[in-house]
Amino acid sequence: MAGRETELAGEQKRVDALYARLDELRAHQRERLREVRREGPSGSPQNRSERDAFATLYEDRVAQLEAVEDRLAFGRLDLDDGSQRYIGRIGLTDEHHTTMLTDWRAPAAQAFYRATAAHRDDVVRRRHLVTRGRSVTGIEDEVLDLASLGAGDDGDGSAMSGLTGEGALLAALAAGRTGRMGDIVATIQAEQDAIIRSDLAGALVVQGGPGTGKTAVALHRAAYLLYAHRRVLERSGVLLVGPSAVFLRYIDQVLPSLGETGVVTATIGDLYPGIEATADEDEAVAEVKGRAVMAGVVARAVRQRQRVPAHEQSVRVEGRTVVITPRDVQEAMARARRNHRPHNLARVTFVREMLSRLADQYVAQLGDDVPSDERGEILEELRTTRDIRVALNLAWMPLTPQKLVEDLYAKPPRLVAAAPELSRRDRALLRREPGALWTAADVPLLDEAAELLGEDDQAARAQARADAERRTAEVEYARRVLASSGNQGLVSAELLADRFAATGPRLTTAERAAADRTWTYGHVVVDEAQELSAMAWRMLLRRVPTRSMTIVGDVAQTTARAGARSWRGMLDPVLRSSWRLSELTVNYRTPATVAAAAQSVAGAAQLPVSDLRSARDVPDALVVEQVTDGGPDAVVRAAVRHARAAVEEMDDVADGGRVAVVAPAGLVAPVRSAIEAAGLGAALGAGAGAMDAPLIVLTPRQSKGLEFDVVVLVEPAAVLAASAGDLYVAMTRPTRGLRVVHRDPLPAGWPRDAGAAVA
Ligand SMILES: Nc1ncnc2c1ncn2[C@@H]1O[C@H](COP(=O)(O)OP(=O)(O)OP(=O)(O)O)[C@@H](O)[C@H]1O
Repeated sequence: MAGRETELAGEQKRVDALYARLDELRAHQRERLREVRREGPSGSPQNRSERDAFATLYEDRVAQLEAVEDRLAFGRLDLDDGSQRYIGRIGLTDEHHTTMLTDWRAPAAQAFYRATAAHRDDVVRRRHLVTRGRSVTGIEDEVLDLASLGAGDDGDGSAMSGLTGEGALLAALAAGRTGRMGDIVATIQAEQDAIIRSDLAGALVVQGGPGTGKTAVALHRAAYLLYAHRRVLERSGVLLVGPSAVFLRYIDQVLPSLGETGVVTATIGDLYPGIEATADEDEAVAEVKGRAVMAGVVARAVRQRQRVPAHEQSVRVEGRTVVITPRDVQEAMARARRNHRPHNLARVTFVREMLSRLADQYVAQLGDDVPSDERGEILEELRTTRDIRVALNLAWMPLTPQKLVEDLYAKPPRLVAAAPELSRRDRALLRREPGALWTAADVPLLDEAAELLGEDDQAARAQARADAERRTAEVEYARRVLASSGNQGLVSAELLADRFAATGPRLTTAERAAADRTWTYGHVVVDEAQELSAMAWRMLLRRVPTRSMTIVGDVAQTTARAGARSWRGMLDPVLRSSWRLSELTVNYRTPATVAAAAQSVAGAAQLPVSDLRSARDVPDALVVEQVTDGGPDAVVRAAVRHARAAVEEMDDVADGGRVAVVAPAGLVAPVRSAIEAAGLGAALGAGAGAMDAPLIVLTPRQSKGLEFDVVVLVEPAAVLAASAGDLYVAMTRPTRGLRVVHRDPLPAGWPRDAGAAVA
C-alpha cells in the first residue's frame, strides 16, 4: 500500500509540473494578447490587419490551451532504456525545449495504444493515470516485459484478452452519459488505433456493429489526420458528414476537446449552399430519388432542354427577314457540344453560332461589303429581337438546377420523357407541386443538375484568378511576418494569411468551404455511411476528388430504403474497387446481455450482422414487461412508469445520466403527452437541445448514432414491422439498461431467457 501511495505521490508531482507548464503557457499567450490589444487601433491599415490577425491567433491558442485542462496527461510508457514518456492531450516542452508531454497523435505515442506483451516496441510498462481535476486518483499498470514478472501472471488481468488499460476503460464505459459525446483519447484500443492512424490516401471503410466506437474512431482519426497532415488539410479543409442535426450536436464537443476546431460538419441535406432542405419526406419517395438511375434521368432532362425545332421560323428584323432553320440549329448545337462544357456554358457558344448564321443571312440581303463594326451592330440587333430570343431559348433554355428539378417533379410529361426507366408508380411518387420545400433527398439531385448545367462562370473564373494571385502574395507576407516575430511553428503561414483582414472580414478555410458548392476537401469523413443513397455518394465524391475518405457505418443498421445493404454493392459502382475495409469487433457501449438479444433478433430478421464481442455486462441490464390488459393505452402507461423509474435512478449517477423512450413513430406523440400528464414534462427535452435534457422521446430512426444510460423501448414488434434495421438500432442505444414494454408478441429471435420479466 505504501508503495502505491509513493507511486501516486510521484505521479502527482509530475502532473503538477505539467499543469504548471500549461498555466505558464496560457499566461504567456494571454500576455501577448494583452500587448497586441494594448497597441490600440492606430497605425496603417496593414499594421492594423496584422495586429488583428495576431490577436485572433493568440485568442485561438488560449482557447486551445484552455480546452485541454481535463485529463491533460493520461499515460506513461516506461521504456527499455530506463526512460519514461508521458502521453497527453497535447505536446508540451519545457523552456529548454525538452519534451515533458507527448501528444497522443505523435508517432512516439503510438506504443501507448498498440504495444502488447508479444510486440512490446521497447515498452517495459504501460501506465494509465486516472485523474480528477488536477489530482491523480489512480494508476493502473500493465507490465509488457513478462520476463520481469512471476509465472502465470499475464501482467494485464483483463477479463477479455486484447483490451488495454481495462480499469480505465471500464470506468469510462460505466460513466453516466451527459447527452454529449466525449473523447476516448485515454483508452483508445489497439484495433481502433490502427484505423485512426491509417494512411490519409484512399477511401477507408470501417464496418462495425453498434457501439464498437465507429463515431469515436472517425472523430479521433480526423484529429489525427489534421495533426499529421496539417499543411495539406488546413488549406483544403476536412468535411464530416453525419445523419442529423441532433447527431452533429451530440458530437460537436469531441474535436474541440482534441484541440481541433476547423472541421466543417454537415448532413447530406446541408451540402448545397443556399438550399435549406427542411421538409420531411416519405421513405418511398426518398428511395426513388436516391437511385443511381436518377443521374441518367437528370442528364436526360438537361439534354431535353436542347431541342431542334420541327419547322423553320421566319423573323422580321429591321425590315428584313431571317430564317431560323432546324438544320442551322442542329449544326450550332453540334458545335456547342463539342467542348463538353455544361449546358449553360455551352449555350453561350450555341447562341453565338446561331446569331452569326442569322447575321450572315442578314448581311447577304444588304448586298454590299459590311464593315465589321456594322456587323457588330447587326448581331446586337438580332440578339435583342424578341422572337429570336424566344426561339433560341426554346432551342437551348438557360436553366437553374432548382428550375430543372422542380419541372421534373411538377410536369409529368417532362418526367415521362426524362425517366422512361421509372415505373408509373415511381413517377407518381415523385410528383410534387412547384414551390414546395426541398427535402434532403432533393439535394443530391440539385447537385447533379448543377454539375450538368454549370453557371456562366467567366466572371467567377476571373475573380478566382485574382483571388489566387492575392492569396499567394498574402501567404508570402504571412511567412515573412512569422519569421520576423519568432512565431514559426505556432501556426502555418496559410492560416495566418486567412486571418489577415486587409479587405474586410476574411473567412476561415472552414467558412469558405461550407459556403462553396464546388469546394473540394482534403479529406471527408462520413458517419452512419450506410444510410447514404447512390445519388448522395455521387454528390459527396465530387467534394473529394482525391477520394481521401473515412467511411464508417454498419450495413446491419441501415434504415433508409435508399441506403446500403452491402458496402460492395453501394461503393463499387462509385469508387470501383479502390477502397479498403477495416472492421471493429468489440462493443463498448451496450451491456453484453442486451447486445446478445439485439444480435439474435437482428440475425432472425436476416440482417447482415457483424461479429461482436462485448467489453462488459451489467446486472439486470434487460427487463421485459408484457402488458396483458388495460386497453391500448396500457403500453404507453407502462413506458411512462419505466421512464420515471429510470430518471429517478439517474439521480444517483455521477456526472449525468440520460434516459430515452424509443417508440414507433405513431406512439411518440401519445408517449410524450402521457409523460407530461404524469408530471415528468420538466425533464423532457425538445428541439435542437433535446439531448441535453434528462429524458427524451424518439423514434428509432432519430436515435441513430446516439446513446443513453437507459432506453425504454416500446412495442419492438411494431418497430420491426417498419424496419428490422430500426429495431437493431433502437435495442443497441443503452449503456446500462434496456427496458422493453409490449403487448404484441416479442419479435422472432428474442432469446427466451433474456431479460428479467416483469409481470
Ligand atoms: N476505446 C474506448 N474507450 C472508451 N470508450 C469507448 C472506446 N471506444 C468506444 N467507446 C465508447 O463506446 C460508445 C460507443 O461508441 P460510438 O458511438 O463511437 O460507437 P458506434 O460504433 O459509432 O455505434 P453505433 O453504430 O451504434 O452508432 C461511446 O460512448 C464511446 O465513447
